[in-house]
Formats: sequence, structure tokens, C-alpha cells
Amino acid sequence: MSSPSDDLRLAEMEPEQEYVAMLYGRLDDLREQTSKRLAQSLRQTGGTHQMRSERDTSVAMYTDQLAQYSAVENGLAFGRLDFHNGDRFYIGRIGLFDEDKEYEPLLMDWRAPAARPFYLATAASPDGVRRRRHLRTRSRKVIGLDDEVLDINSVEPSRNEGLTGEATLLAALNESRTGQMSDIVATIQAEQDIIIRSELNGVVVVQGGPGTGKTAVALHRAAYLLYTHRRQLAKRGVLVVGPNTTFLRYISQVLPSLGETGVLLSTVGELYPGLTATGRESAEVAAVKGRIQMADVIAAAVRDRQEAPAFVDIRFDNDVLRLDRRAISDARGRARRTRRPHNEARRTFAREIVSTLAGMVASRLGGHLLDKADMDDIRRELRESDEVQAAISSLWPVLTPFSLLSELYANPKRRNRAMSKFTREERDLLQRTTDDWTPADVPLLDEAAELLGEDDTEAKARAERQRRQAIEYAQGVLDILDLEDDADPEILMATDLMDAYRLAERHGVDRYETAAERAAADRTWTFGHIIVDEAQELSAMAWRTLMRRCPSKSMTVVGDIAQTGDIGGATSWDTVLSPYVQNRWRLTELTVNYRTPAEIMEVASDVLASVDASLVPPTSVRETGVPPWVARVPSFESEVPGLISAEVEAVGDGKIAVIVPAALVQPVGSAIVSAVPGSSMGNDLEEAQVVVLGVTDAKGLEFDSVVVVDPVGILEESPRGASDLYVALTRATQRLGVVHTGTLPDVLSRLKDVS
Ligand SMILES: Nc1ncnc2c1ncn2[C@@H]1O[C@H](COP(=O)(O)OP(=O)(O)OP(=O)(O)O)[C@@H](O)[C@H]1O
Repeated sequence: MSSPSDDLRLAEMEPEQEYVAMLYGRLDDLREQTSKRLAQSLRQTGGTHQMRSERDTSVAMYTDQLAQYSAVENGLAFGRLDFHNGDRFYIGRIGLFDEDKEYEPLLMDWRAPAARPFYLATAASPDGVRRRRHLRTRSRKVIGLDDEVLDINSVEPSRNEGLTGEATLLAALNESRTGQMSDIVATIQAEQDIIIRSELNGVVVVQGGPGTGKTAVALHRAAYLLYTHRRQLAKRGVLVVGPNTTFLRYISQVLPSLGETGVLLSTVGELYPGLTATGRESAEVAAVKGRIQMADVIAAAVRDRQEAPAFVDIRFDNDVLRLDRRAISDARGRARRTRRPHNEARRTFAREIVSTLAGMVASRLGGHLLDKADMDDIRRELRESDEVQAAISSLWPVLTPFSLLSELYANPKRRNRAMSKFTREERDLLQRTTDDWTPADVPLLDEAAELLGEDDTEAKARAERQRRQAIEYAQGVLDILDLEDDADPEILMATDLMDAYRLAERHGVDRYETAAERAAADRTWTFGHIIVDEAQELSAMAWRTLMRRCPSKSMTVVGDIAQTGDIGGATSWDTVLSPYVQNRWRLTELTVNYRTPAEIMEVASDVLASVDASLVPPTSVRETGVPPWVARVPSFESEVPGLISAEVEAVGDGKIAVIVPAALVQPVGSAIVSAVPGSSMGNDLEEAQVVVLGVTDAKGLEFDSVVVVDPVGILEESPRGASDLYVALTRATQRLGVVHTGTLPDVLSRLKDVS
């Protein structure tokens, strides 16, 4: 591929600047038009419920549009395709059209089918493209351009054969990190594009080593799917699941920068509306809670609360009624046979118990003397008796997912009964008496919520009372109107009033909500598509929860089996997915590492081989010429701060992560924070220049420089220690340092050569 000389390039920049300025002019026009429409909609007040609802929809639509126009401001246009037939397209973040020329395209949305050659055309297979141009812009100014002439005869041999827009790509990869992930829309590579645009249906697994762009691909796929299947997906929404909130914050700007705001980003621990599960527990406890057998445990725990003791005595009308085990078991059997969730089946249980007790009362009173009305009275009195209610509640209590789990965790006897297939040690691991809910509790709470259902008897009765009141009120108003002979029947109908009342009552507040907002508040919401990032970390119970949220099984699953750190995490995609979709999932692979330079990958590859000799590391797309460094120190607390200060000098304004075993976050972190300005133990990646993190919190992130402290500690702190060390080493985009005491572990022996 050839590139024009610098002079020629400068001459080419002027017309490009003019065109880009014209595009921004068009964007400004659209902004102005939309602002006016929004203002107009906001001025509309009153009207019927339907008019207000239409107004809210317009307000939401114009607000979204304005947000989209602001979001695409940076790098609005980034490419141009020149075809052999003379056609020329500009490619950008959104589509822009010329209203005066029959909506001729001025800028093609990168997701449109016609933009595809920008990512896929090669010299060998040019697809009619003569030249591909990458435009680099800053604040509406064109600051550079890179051309590729797709002519098989003019291709120069390149180390990185097969890269699209190599110069622009390498420039992007060498930029300092900001603590926020950027989009890659201008430089998506062919192997990534194929995954991004693969069809909506079914489960696509994207397996790839560190830095191969899995997260980037997943997010661009979300944007692509929303563009291509807008009608289908806007209604049910798209969910992106990430491993922790630091990671979600790190990726949170990517979709807005692609003009998409309606996607729900969540960890599994945040999927239970109203609960913030921030409790901490050991990896072993989380692993037990994540096992698929816990679904049976929850079911058994629910059954265990449907009790049938030898007898229950109930005082009623100066008498004692005895319910024996047989009567209780019969009622329980009937209730269970309804196959309804526990709290709903309770109605059947209560009815059966009341009916049995009514039979006893009747026979004591002399049943033959009683007619149907007498029996109804007896049943009503029994139902209203506090003693009877208390007995029913003790035998079949109303349960919430929280009360069920709290009792299971706190009560060893209940655990013994529900966890018969678990060892004593495993049962004991779940012992807990506080309500400090953890992320691993969330799939269990979700499972419990499914099995318990809601007892909506009260809610239904309340709704019915309200409906009757509304009808009476509406009828009253109509009667008054009827008195006026010339009242226009069109003005007000009783049903209008009733509808308005009920709708206002049901919705509380009239407000337009996006699918993502509604989904976040509704545990039973099902999504049109789910994207799971760092999917290897999910437990079997977490998968069960997610699968329930996506009955269509339209999913993108992104991860790297070699990076699995969680004990309950995945060791094969088939094991994870086949229980839900059998063999109907497609494996795609990414093979090029865009993040980690070759010098660092050499070191990391030895660690990967120790995880599993058959795993192949991804190939680095670039070298930096900077070998990783290693330092042996007498004590971490005293020496690491000095080494980090030197690293700060080396990276300029770049970001540094100090990755340590969990036990060292506090001591080493404090030492660094007090000695190195701009450092933090927290997760404020944007603010701090240096962050001190455990490996779990570093998952999915990247930094200009990474200093791994105490590799032996990382290897030893978990059964998946080698995977953790591999993750830690591969977070760097430029520089790597390793600090140790004692001897360097064998898997890092390559570092000895550079020390
Ligand atoms: N086509 C591309 N153009 C520019 N940058 C890219 C491209 N693909 C990936 N990158 C960059 O490479 C880095 C790694 O990408 P990403 O975080 O998506 O990788 P990953 O496979 O999820 O990594 P890991 O499994 O280690 O978390 C990011 O900075 C991303 O922006």
C-alpha cells in the first residue's frame, strides 16, 4: 500500500477541511432544528392523557437526538472511500443527508451496509474500492490523513499484513490512556468487523486473548445491532453485563460516543432492582453459591418452609381444633399440585386448611343442622381468626427472597436439609447472620423470587376497590352532565374519567422511560439481546439468571477462558452454554493483540503456557522497543514508592497501575499514596495517575504502564493464580515492571535476562 508524499498530503487536507466543516455545519443545523422542536413540545401543556403521552414521547425523542448530536461531535467524520467507478463516500459516526438535494447522503453511518468496504476491502479483494482514506480530526479540524491505495501491484510487504488503516491504527494504539475506554470506530479490523456485524439471532461466543479488542467489539456490536434492528431492540433493550462497576465506568463512554444511549450496563450483582449488593465474601463462599446445584438448594429451602408437624392446635370459639399431620399434608399436597409459586399457592393451602377446620367445627355443632349460609359464616369466621391466620402462617409463611435466604444462611438445620448433596464444610461456608448481600447472592435471590412469586391478594383487592371508586366517581360526574341538556357527550365520558384515573394511579407519574430505564427497575424484564463481557468469570447460577432474562437466547458472549480467575468461573464455553442452547452456539476468535506490545507478551506467554500448554497467545500488533524491567527489593512498602515515582517520570502524562495481591493493596497502597502525588487506592481511573489494584479489579482495564508487585503472592493467592498473573501482565500498553522479594518464580524467568 502506498502513501502520498507529505506535500501532496497537505494539499489534500484543505478540501477535506472544507468538506468536514460543511458536515459540522449540517450537524449544527440539525441541533438547532431539534432544539426548537423540543422547546415547542415542552411548551405544550394539558390536554388528554393521550396528548400528554405523545408530548412526553416527543420530548424524550428530541432529548435523545440532541444527546446523540452532542455525542458524535468528536471525530464526526473519519473516513472516505473512493471507488473505481468515481463514487465517493464519507464515513462517520452517524448518517447525514442533504435535505435540499433529495436527501443525498453527505455522511454515511459506519454501520450502514454500504460502509462495510471501509473495514473489509483489501488490496487482494478491493470490492470496487480504489482508495481508503482515514481522516484524523481534532475539534472540527482535520489534522491528518492516511491513504491506502488498494492496488495489489503497489502493496509493500508489511510486518502486519492484513491490517486495515495501519498508520491510523498504530497512532491510536500509541496514544496515552485516559482512564476511559475510547471507541475504535475509525479503525475496526476485518476480523472484528465480521463479529460486530454477525446476525442477531443465536449465541455468538467471542473468544480471544488479552487486548484482542473483545470489549471494544462487544460494544460496537451493541451499537450495530441497535442501528440494524432498531425496531426490534429499542422495545426490549440491550443489556451489557460487565465484571465490576469500575469496569463499567471505564467502558461507559463508548456507546454514547457512538450515539447510543439506550443500553443498560450492569454487573450481575446489580440485576436485582432495589438491591445494592456490595458485601464482600471469600472466593470459596462465592464459588459454592455459584454452583448450579444451588438452584435445587433454593427449591428445597422453599419446600422446607412448607411445614407439616405432627399436629397444630388452634383455639377457636372457646374450643381447640387440632390439625394433624395428615390434614396439613393433604392441604400442602393440593397447594403444591397447583404448581404455582409458593406465595401464590398459599391461597390454595389456606383455603384447604380453612375448609378442614370448618368441617371440624360443623361436626361439633352437629353438621346436619347447618345450611350453606351457616357454613359460609363459619368459614368466614375461621378466615378472620387471628389464631387460624397465625397457624397458616407458621405452616406456609409468606416469604420474600430475602427472608428465605437470610433464614437459610443463619440456620444450620435448614441448610442441612436443603444442602444434602453438599459437604459439611460447604454448608458451613454459607453460615451468615447479617444481611450484607453480596454479588453472589443475587442469582440466588433471583432464583428464590422465581419460586416464591408474589402474594398479590392484597394488591388485587386494593386495585378492585380503587376501580369501583373510580367508576362511581365517573358515574357521578356523568350524571351531573346528563342534567345539562346541551352537554356535549364528546366532552367527557365516564370511561375517559375512569381510564385517566386508573392510568394515573397505575403509573404514579406520567413519565416517558427508555427500555433501559424500565428494564433496570423490573426484575422480570426480558431483553432483546444480552452482551456478556469477561464472561469467563460468571458462575453457573449467574448464567441461569441471565438466560432467564433473554428467552430468545440472542446473546454475544465475550471472554477468554485462559483469563478465568474466579473459582466458580468457566473452563469451557460448551460447559457453560450447552445446558441452555445445546450445541447451537457459534465460536468466533480474535487473534491479534492490539494492547500489549510484543516485548511484554513474550513474558506473559510463559505464564500462559503454565496455565495450559495448548493455549496460544494472541500476536502483538506492535513493538515498543522498551523491554520489561524487574527489580528485587528487600521490602515492598519501603521500595515500591520510589520505583513508582521513577515510572511516573517515564510515562509522562500516561496512566500507571500497580497490581498487587489482595493482601498488599492496603500496605503497599498506603505507602504509595503517601509518597507519590496523584496516586490512589480507589478506582478513580480518570482522576488518579497511579492506581493500586488487586487483580480482580484490574480485569478488562488497561494502562500505559503496569507494575506487578509480588508475583509469587499473586500466584499463591488463588487456585487460578497463574491466570491472574497473566491478566496482570497483559494490562500494559507501553511498559511493564515486576517487583519481587526472594526469588523470581520460574514462569517469569525470561525477565532475568533483562534485569
Ligand atoms: N481495531 C482497533 N482499533 C484501535 N484500537 C483497538 C482496536 N481493537 C482493539 N483496540 C484497542 O485495544 C485495547 C484492548 O481492547 P479491549 O479492551 O477491547 O480488549 P479485550 O480483548 O477485551 O482485552 P482483555 O481480555 O485483556 O480485557 C483497547 O485500548 C482498544 O481500544
